[in-house]
Amino acid sequence: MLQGHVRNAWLGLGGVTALIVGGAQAFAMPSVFPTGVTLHDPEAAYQGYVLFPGGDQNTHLIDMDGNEVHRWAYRSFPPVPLTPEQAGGERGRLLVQSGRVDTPKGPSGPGNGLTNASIAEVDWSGARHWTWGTQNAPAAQHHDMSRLPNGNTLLLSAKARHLPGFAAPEVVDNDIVEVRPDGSVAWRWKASEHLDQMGFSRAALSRIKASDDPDFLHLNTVTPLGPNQWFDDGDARFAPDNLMVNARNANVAFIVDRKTGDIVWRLGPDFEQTRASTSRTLPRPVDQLIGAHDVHLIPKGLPGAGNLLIFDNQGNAGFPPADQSIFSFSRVLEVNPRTKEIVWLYTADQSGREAWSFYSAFISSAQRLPNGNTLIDEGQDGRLFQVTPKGRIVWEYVSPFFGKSEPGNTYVTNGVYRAELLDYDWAPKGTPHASHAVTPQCTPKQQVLDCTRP
Ligand SMILES: O=[N+]([O-])c1ccc(OS(=O)(=O)O)cc1
Repeated sequence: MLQGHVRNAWLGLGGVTALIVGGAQAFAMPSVFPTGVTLHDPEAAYQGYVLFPGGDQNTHLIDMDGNEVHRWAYRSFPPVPLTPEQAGGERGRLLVQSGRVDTPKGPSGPGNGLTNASIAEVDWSGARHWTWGTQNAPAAQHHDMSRLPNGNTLLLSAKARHLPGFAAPEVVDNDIVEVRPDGSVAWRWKASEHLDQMGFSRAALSRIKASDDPDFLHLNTVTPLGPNQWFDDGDARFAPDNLMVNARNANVAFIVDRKTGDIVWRLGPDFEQTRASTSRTLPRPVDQLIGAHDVHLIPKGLPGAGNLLIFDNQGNAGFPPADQSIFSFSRVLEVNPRTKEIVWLYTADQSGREAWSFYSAFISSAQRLPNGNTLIDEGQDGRLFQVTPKGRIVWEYVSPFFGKSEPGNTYVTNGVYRAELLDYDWAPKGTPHASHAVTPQCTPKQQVLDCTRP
């Protein structure tokens, strides 16, 4: 019997497709599992569209029912939605990637940027209004970019370089580049020139230089801090145009001062408390981050404004690799950047599940929403979900968009690099949106969260 309350949820993999019978919860990776919306409490979930890059190399906009309301035939890493103010009054414009390098040079690898030729600003129809980067002078954009208040574009750009003292003949350096609308470079910051400010011990620096991983830092976040109370209270390190940067492979996040280029604040690479814990005793000092993503200050006006939101993957990273417990679990942490204490966290434990049931070793993101909920992208399995401050899951969706993340791959993935909730008025007028409750059934065959909660 088909259950009408499950909307746009399909079982599918490898060509097998069937409508879900009842609700089901996707935690791990069975060979057949539900996609689409599996759970939705419209009263408790913050409502809007969700924008994300699919495993199929398209960029998707879905509504709360999981309907795809729009698609751009571009990769994005990540998609950057522009406001009408940033886009000449138009709704629905994005920054995306717009071309691959035909024959990438240097130590290119998954996600390190050397395969990206160009980025573009595209409108709702997909027409390009601005591009930067060519086959001969690739943008090599990866992991992050943004449109700045002055109209310039900020991006992370990979550069294959020989660095003195490094064992590998060529490594992937990470440049932060600010590009003017005319394509000229207004500002450039080279990560390799600031290694001595990243807090590495002498032993760690030796390991970094001896590493055979050319992508030794793997920067994956660069974002302006934006207006915040720390700067308003007189702390110049938090100047709104300073940049929050995260080095995934080195377990350190830091602030770059835009005037001097110096690193003026950092979290990691060494932590007062080692080994990540799920403890809900708060506040407490930040314990070991491993391979984190999407490190950013919660914008003014949102609950927790000024605190850092961090998707702490607990992947595999560090020099030497950071210690993990017997199993890995991811966490989303809210951290006061002045005290470096955890003030809120989410692990699966908060949803009444084993901590390891929420895990993504790489990619992934978190976004604080206006009602205090947090949208989480458990990236490697393409699972997007909203949690309340207490950890109740009030919306959950598994991406049905499978594809090869690299042309040569023999396998497909529905992984989602980053997800962002957008208010309905971001899209052009008349764009539809639907929102219905999805209540998983409590049957012996379908063990879902609320059936097992006390
Ligand atoms: O395989 N990828 O597509 C891939 C790998 C690593 C990666 O970097 S990370 O910092 O986002 O984990 C991004 C994409």
